[in-house]
Amino acid sequence: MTPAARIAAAAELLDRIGAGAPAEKVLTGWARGARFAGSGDRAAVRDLVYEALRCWRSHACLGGGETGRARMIGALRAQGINPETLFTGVRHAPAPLSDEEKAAGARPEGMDALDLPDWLWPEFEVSLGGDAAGAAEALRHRAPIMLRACLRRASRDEAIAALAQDDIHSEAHPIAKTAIIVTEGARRVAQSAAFREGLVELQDGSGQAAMEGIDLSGARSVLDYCAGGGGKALALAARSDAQVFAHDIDPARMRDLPARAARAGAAVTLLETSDLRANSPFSVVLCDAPCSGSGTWRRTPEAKWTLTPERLAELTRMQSGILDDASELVAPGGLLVYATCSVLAAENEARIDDFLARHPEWRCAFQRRYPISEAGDGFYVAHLARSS
Ligand SMILES: C[S@@+](CC[C@H](N)C(=O)[O-])C[C@H]1O[C@@H](n2cnc3c(N)ncnc32)[C@H](O)[C@@H]1O
Repeated sequence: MTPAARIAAAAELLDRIGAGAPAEKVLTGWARGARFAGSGDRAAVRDLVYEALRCWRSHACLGGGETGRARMIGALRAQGINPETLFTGVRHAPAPLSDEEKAAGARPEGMDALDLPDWLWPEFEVSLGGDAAGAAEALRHRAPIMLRACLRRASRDEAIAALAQDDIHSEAHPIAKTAIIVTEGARRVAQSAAFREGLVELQDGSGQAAMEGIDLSGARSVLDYCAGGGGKALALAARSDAQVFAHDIDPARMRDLPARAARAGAAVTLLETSDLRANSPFSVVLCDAPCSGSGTWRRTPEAKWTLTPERLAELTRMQSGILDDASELVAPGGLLVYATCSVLAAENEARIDDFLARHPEWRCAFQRRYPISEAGDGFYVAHLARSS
């Protein structure tokens, strides 16, 4: 496909997404049907669609309309490219711009420029103060591809050398002792020998740093209470000889965890909800709670536009419930670690304040918010210590 044909395809897909179809479903359906599209074309169209989702308002403004076509015109203008050079109507290129389209389009301002829904700005300001605009701006750009070196398999330098064998360029990153940033060849990581042999796992830099910051010295048992795919449980198992358990209310989410643990040379025991009590108390319980994901919206930009105040309130209730339930599993003198990949105070500091107000035998020993950066997603972690 030519660059112009990719733009035409992306414009059509954006119309379907704009009408309410989930982006992943639209992209997968298109890729299945588009026999003429090679893997490079599919990746390029996906990139165009995701960029448009990250910059939904600003590109519509620049393009002078809410259609996929207008958004693609806006995307080109945002890069300083005259859309008329690609909208030629030749072969599979989009039709030439009409006079109205040439005249339409304005410089985005306010929330249009920040690419945030209006209702979220006060939440960003309350949560991030002077960093709010910077965070919104960061969410308009692509996320880095970060790997965690699995130190039970190889050192970070050995993992980097192994990636290079598959022509994947990467560098150590100071955000965590295990962090590797991929600078070229990111799409080849999942097929690389380094990945297959368990030398690296895909894991964001902030999450790695947050797991590295948990004091596991003297811990006999660690529970990842909201384990999902188990990335955090694996990071903890990599740096401790404590027995590591993983649990999720939806056990199907942990289905790949045994294979991932075997690949990384780590031992993780899965627990059903009904087995938690019998195996408690745990020295450390991690709650990587379900959240808005606002710190990761570079990767899942659709979520930025679909979150509602009602859903946010529902999430905060769920987070408080999880903290209450998980706290009962912590041994006296033990640690409850609460984490989210959100930058919103309602899901972070406010949840901790609410918990401490209701549980006087606990204190907050540490908390940190990781910014949306060139190495990591927005992330929050709090260490709650239970009195002995
Ligand atoms: C943010 S994800 C966890 C991501 C995971 N820690 C990782 O590193 O890949 C949150 C998880 O919490 C689970 N969850 C939701 N409600 C829960 C509850 N009440 N108890 C335990 N897990 C819950 C969800 O099924 C989801 O897998």
